[in-house]
Amino acid sequence: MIQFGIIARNFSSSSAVQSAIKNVTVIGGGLMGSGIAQVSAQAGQNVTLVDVSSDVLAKAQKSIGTNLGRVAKKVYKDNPAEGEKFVAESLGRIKTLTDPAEAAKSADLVVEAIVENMEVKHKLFKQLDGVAPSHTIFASNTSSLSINEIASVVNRKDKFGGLHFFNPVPVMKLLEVVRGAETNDATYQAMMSWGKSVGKTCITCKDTPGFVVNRLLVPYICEAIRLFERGDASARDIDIAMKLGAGYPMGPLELADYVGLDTNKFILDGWHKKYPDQPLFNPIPLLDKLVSEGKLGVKSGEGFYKYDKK
Ligand SMILES: CCCCCCCCCCCCCC(=O)CC(=O)SCCNC(=O)CCNC(=O)[C@H](O)C(C)(C)COP(=O)(O)OP(=O)(O)OC[C@H]1O[C@@H](n2cnc3c(N)ncnc32)[C@H](O)[C@@H]1OP(=O)(O)O
Ligand SMILES: NC(=O)C1=CN([C@@H]2O[C@H](COP(=O)(O)OP(=O)(O)OC[C@H]3O[C@@H](n4cnc5c(N)ncnc54)[C@H](O)[C@@H]3O)[C@@H](O)[C@H]2O)C=CC1
Repeated sequence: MIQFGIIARNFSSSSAVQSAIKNVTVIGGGLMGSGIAQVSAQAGQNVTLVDVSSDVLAKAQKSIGTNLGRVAKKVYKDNPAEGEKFVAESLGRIKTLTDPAEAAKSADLVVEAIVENMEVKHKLFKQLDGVAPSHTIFASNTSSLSINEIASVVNRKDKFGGLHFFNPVPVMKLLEVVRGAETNDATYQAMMSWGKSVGKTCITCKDTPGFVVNRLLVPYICEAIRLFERGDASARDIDIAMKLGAGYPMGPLELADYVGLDTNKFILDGWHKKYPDQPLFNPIPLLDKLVSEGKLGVKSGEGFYKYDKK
């Protein structure tokens, strides 16, 4: 029934890996949560996808169906009937709920992908800690917040870590597995095995700002914006330079638009507040201006570039 071997060969640098975790609850059905639910379901996991909004859940199911279709087209290009079966079976493994507490009761692993706000994450994890079975591992997909700080409200700090995926989740092969100060070995090993079982190449990092990728990406994107702001080169030329000169799939300003300029600003402001002496994290007037004008990148139709609104 499970086409896991085929999927793993196509989406991972490792061969099929088994994980003791079978029941995953993904909380937050937006951009990242829907992708995490998709890769979990296509690897054979039972997934409960939770969002406070049933509209978001309906949208997530639709986009997961579309994206599974893209996977099936590639993996089963010579066997469309198998491809359809793969899509239907993967979708069949995802159930949706609007109550996080209910969803946590049967979870081996909870992956949180809700808004990037410490208070909201604290409220959620406090609630889940009271209802999830004692063996359940909690993980956050946060981009920029501290795992230790998120974990500070739960009793199971030894069973808490970071699982940081990349956008678009079904395509990006990396998973950063973040060990908090109190994450125990069993939790860390379980997170690593689970990450591999959903087809990702896992790296390990400590709970430091931005982990590995965003700690490098944030200054890189910031410097690109400052270069453009000073008028040293056009947006197009900055992006062409990094694509053709450094081999990146997207230029830094395209990537800033893709991630969302509001998200970029939110991360930068948070780090500036926390590390005021670090000049790399100083505010960027052009970024502030674009966000205040509602120019948020791809999602709003304009950022450094203009886009067709979907
Ligand atoms: C600005 C101030 C300072 C702050 C800066 C802060 C920045 C960093 C903080 C970010 C915060 C949050 C982000 C985070 O935590 C971490 C991230 O996620 S960073 C972003 C990482 N992602 C990237 O870098 C993306 C780079 N781009 C690409 O890899 C490609 O451009 C992309 C795959 C997005 C699109 O490829 P392209 O060739 O342009 O388009 P196609 O549409 O043809 O797609 C190619 C290929 O992939 C398949 N595909 C695409 N999307 C999906 C999907 N969702 N599901 C399944 N498959 C998908 C598509 O079908 C194509 O397949 P083919 O077989 O090749 O046809
Ligand atoms: N957007 C990106 O490129 C990346 C984002 N992340 C991180 O992933 C997390 C989610 O980001 P996105 O998916 O982009 O956000 P999003 O805005 O697309 O989705 C967040 C979802 O969480 C839901 N939500 C909010 N509070 C909730 C609650 N208490 N219970 C259940 N659902 C709730 C919202 O309704 C929304 O649908 C954030 O922590 C972000 O930093 C990590 C990697 C990449």
